Amino acid sequence: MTTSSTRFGVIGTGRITRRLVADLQSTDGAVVTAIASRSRERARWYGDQYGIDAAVEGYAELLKRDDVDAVYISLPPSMHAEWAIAAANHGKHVLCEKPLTVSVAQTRQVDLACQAAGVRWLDATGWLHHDRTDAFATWLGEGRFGKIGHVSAAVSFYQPFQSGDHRLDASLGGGCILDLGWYAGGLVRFAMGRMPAWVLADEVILDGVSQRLTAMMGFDDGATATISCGYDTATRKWFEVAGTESSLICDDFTRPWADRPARYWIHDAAGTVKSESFDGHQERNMIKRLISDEPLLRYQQQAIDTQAIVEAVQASIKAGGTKFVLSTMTD
Ligand SMILES: NC(=O)C1=CN([C@@H]2O[C@H](COP(=O)(O)OP(=O)(O)OC[C@H]3O[C@@H](n4cnc5c(N)ncnc54)[C@H](OP(=O)(O)O)[C@@H]3O)[C@@H](O)[C@H]2O)C=CC1
Ligand SMILES: O=C1CO[C@H](CO)[C@@H](O)[C@@H]1O
Repeated sequence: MTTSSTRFGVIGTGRITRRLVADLQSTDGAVVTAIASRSRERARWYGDQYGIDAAVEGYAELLKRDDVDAVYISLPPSMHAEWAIAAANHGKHVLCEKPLTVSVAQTRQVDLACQAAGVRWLDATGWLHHDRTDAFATWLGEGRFGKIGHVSAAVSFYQPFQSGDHRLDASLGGGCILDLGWYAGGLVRFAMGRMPAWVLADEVILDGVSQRLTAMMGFDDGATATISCGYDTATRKWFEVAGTESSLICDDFTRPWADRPARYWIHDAAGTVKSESFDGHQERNMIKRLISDEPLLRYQQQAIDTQAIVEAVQASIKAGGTKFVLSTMTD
């Protein structure tokens, strides 16, 4: 991308912003030069807290700045596409929080806008960038599991939300399907290396948004997958890959538990259990990747496909919990 430090402008001052600003500031080759909020006071407060020089009122103002090469967007999901596209149109590289957008059509528009502007983009799905995930990808590539027959993933946490949380507002892209289904559906796509042929899903709605999601998926070769997500059970972030030769279990794939190294357990057909653990910092890896010259296509395709899986889940639910065949998807 550049030989000197990449200067990030941050759009939004929410909960996740705190962590990502610290990650940006502690990544070699990245600096944070500006932060924008709807409110000048909040931007100023935030800038003072985190040592960011420019505090800007209004997201559009930040995009006009010459001291910003790339943006980190941490807004509610329904606003991601608008600001990612605007950033691209101003020639800024884009790191956008997950879910990338709220539809496949919007995601394609983001991708096209970035391509047209010649800027790089990634969604901020940190687990994809952990050293552990690189090892998992190698094992998948080597066929270490034999033929994969089933993948399952579960991501949940127990509310309460703070009042006004975007997760409880459908118009802001709230609900657990986009929020947590993004992780579980993305994991299935990553482990299988291809898209499911069909998806069958159901949800529990409370306060106007999905509180719980259960979905089954099928692949052309007969393999299956299940995902379970929700705001009504305590924290889960596990997945299992079951193959003819071995299975792999990971109990913290979205983010390693705070006090433990990232790990996996592999069980082979003879009943041997092997555990492996990994160092590394997924967000710093992600940021380094964005500001490098490394091709990003496989991460971008993963995001586009994840968005399509989430949309297929929504389509199945809309059709009364019947099988949605992905080849009928129009976008
Ligand atoms: N990668 C990860 O591990 C995580 C990712 N996320 C993702 O990050 C994004 C933001 O989540 P989170 O930080 O929890 O969100 P918050 O609700 O805490 O913050 C969102 C920010 O967006 C701005 N905003 C603009 N318009 C609105 C609006 N109408 N309602 C609410 N906020 C608005 C606000 O900043 P201001 O008023 O200053 O303009 C607000 O602080 C989501 O897409 C979420 O899925 C969240 C947590 C973890
Ligand atoms: O991405 C995220 C990380 O996980 C949280 C749950 O623990 C989500 O709500 C959040 O949006």
